[in-house]
Amino acid sequence: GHGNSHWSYAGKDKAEWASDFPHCGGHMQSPINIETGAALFSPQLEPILLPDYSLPPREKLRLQNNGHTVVLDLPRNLTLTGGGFPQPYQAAQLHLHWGSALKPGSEHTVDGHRYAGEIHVVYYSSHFDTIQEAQVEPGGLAVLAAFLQVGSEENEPYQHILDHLNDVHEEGEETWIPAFDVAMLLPDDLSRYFRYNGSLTTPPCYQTVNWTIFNQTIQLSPDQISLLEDTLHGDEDELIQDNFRLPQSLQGRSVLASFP
Ligand SMILES: NS(=O)(=O)c1c(F)c(F)c(SCCc2ccc(C(=O)O)cc2)c(F)c1NC1CCCCCCC1
Ligand SMILES: [Zn+2]
Repeated sequence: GHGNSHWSYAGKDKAEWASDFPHCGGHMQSPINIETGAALFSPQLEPILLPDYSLPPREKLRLQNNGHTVVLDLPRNLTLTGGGFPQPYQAAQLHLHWGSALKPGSEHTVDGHRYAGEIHVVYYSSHFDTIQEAQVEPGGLAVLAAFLQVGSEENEPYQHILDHLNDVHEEGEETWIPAFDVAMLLPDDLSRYFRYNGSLTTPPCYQTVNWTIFNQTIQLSPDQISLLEDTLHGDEDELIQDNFRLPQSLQGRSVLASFP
């Protein structure tokens, strides 16, 4: 786990976390509410490039329940470029945030709207050898985020993960799943996104994350969303639900948009 004191989403207001993890009380925290009308159009924000994400299916990827979310470890040779980044980033892991039957659970909101869920693909700057070194340096981390919405169609790429949730329903459990093209978990349109500087949305809340939030959303079927909400257990065998942090104030930061 992280740090010696245990945190939970129950104490999700800043005061709780900040007492044990000082960065959580900082001025560049995530998530935020994105006010689309206030976003600044920045033409230098080129499309995100995810070259060669297809992996041989004989390769296995580790899926784990860390008590707060489900995490898929990614090969570090998957690279993130374009996007106006000063240097390439290497993949580390992806994980999800979700709500519960009655409530949506995205971390970021758009004009006050909370979506059913949110995927985060976490990368670290190629200037560093490990994510541990990168995560404490400004710009050391980049997270690609996309909103999950309830739609009518089943989302096949997401089944690669959802098919294995039962194997990791207890905290600490892990399983190995056949590798697949994880770029399929992100929207088709990687040219339209919001960009701002923020933090990890979990303790230790390091303020080292370059956030990219795609404008195009991802549709999952109601059954797929329900499976995510009703399968994973964390502390004291409680269901992991509503694993999102409340929006943090911008404190003078600007949100940029790659589109007008
Ligand atoms: N939205 S986010 O990216 O801030 C994020 C969350 F909101 C998260 F909630 C999480 S999971 C909670 C943090 C955690 C707990 C246990 C372990 C472990 O036992 O290995 C690892 C991590 C989580 F893992 C992440 N992402 C991680 C943050 C941990 C440190 C940086 C490494 C990868 C990104
Ligand atoms: Zn996250």
